[in-house]
Amino acid sequence: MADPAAAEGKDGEQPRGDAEGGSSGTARPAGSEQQEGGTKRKLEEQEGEPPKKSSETGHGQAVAAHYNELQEVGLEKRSQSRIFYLRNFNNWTKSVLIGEFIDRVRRKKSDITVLDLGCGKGGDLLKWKKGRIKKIVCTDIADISVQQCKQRYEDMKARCRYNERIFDAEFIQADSTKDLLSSKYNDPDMRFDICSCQFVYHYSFETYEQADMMLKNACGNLSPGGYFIGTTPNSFELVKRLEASETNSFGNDVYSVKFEKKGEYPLFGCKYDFHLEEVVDVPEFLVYFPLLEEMAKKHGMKLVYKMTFREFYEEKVKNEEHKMLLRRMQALEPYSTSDDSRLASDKPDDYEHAKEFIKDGKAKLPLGTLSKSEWEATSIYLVFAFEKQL
Ligand SMILES: C[S@@+](CC[C@H](N)C(=O)[O-])C[C@H]1O[C@@H](n2cnc3c(N)ncnc32)[C@H](O)[C@@H]1O
Repeated sequence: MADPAAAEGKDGEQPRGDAEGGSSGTARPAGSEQQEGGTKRKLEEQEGEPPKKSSETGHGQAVAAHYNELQEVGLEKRSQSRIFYLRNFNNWTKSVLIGEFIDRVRRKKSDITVLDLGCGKGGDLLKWKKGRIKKIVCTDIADISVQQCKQRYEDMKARCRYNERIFDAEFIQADSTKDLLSSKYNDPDMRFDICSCQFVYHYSFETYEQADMMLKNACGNLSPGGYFIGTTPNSFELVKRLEASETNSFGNDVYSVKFEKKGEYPLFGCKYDFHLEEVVDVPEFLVYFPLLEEMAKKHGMKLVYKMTFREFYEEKVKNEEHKMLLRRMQALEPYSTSDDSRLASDKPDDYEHAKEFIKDGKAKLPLGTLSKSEWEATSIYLVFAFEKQL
């Protein structure tokens, strides 16, 4: 998606000086309830044209050009962004997911190797450093992003204190929907414990061949017991919102989604334009999750879980450490009734849910929340994890 992740050009876990994290309580905006259903499509393989080289296709080029052009934004500018908390919230979700699967692997072994598929500018490097992994391969279709990711790694390495350990890293520019990554690794026998694919997999659903190639790249070199984890838009949610709209599009002041038409949702190549505040549009493709699950079986993968961002948040926030991380990452906006002028959104309706939550006076202020517009944007997504079978 056009950088929902928030993570393009940011680590998210940057130290913050202030103490007003505001997540003493948390309130989730109403109005974006998610239920699976509605979109039941026939599960059948769709054969497309033989894959073309990435350089021959307009879509791969457009995606690469879009992400190459995205500017790295400094901390100060980022903090003024209308979607500052949304970006941080998405980044928190990735941090918790990555942390969980590092912990799962670490119970079995200490030297952890990772494939970051669609690494972008390296927004997750710090998470891998915190996870004390041994080695990472970072790959992306956008060459400038890969260069920036490499530079970021070099800078991190240069900042390491004496005796501080940092993982080894390898950087590869490739279209993972067309190129076989295993032929590009320094070590042809490379095995990974985790493949992380954050806000990327949906670009592959243009054709069956592309989706399958990305899966092969994600899962083909995983060790038995290894994990394929990621975040991607939830097709049920997208179609539900589309069907509820009177036009071919929906959204709010922060995000918008525009489909070519309503009522027909092919399994592959079901294109929509996604626009997120401050980010140029990139076409994406609907990922029908039950189909991904079936296709993943072919690559020896079994679903560990699939959760909407809302379900993931509600589950993970029960853990004190994750709750503290929400605060440290400023993943929720501190809301109190005293000063509305400092809020990210100037639409009073955007905080109705928070007002409702605190009206009996029992909640501790400030309350951690997201504006309704930001919540509607982030609640499109889901988190998934697959495990490679023995
Ligand atoms: C929203 S960004 C996410 C970046 C990073 N994973 C993160 O969470 O910060 C999507 C990334 O997917 C990459 N991408 C899109 N299509 C790709 C493809 N076919 N092969 C490899 N990377 C691709 C883009 O270049 C972009 O860097």
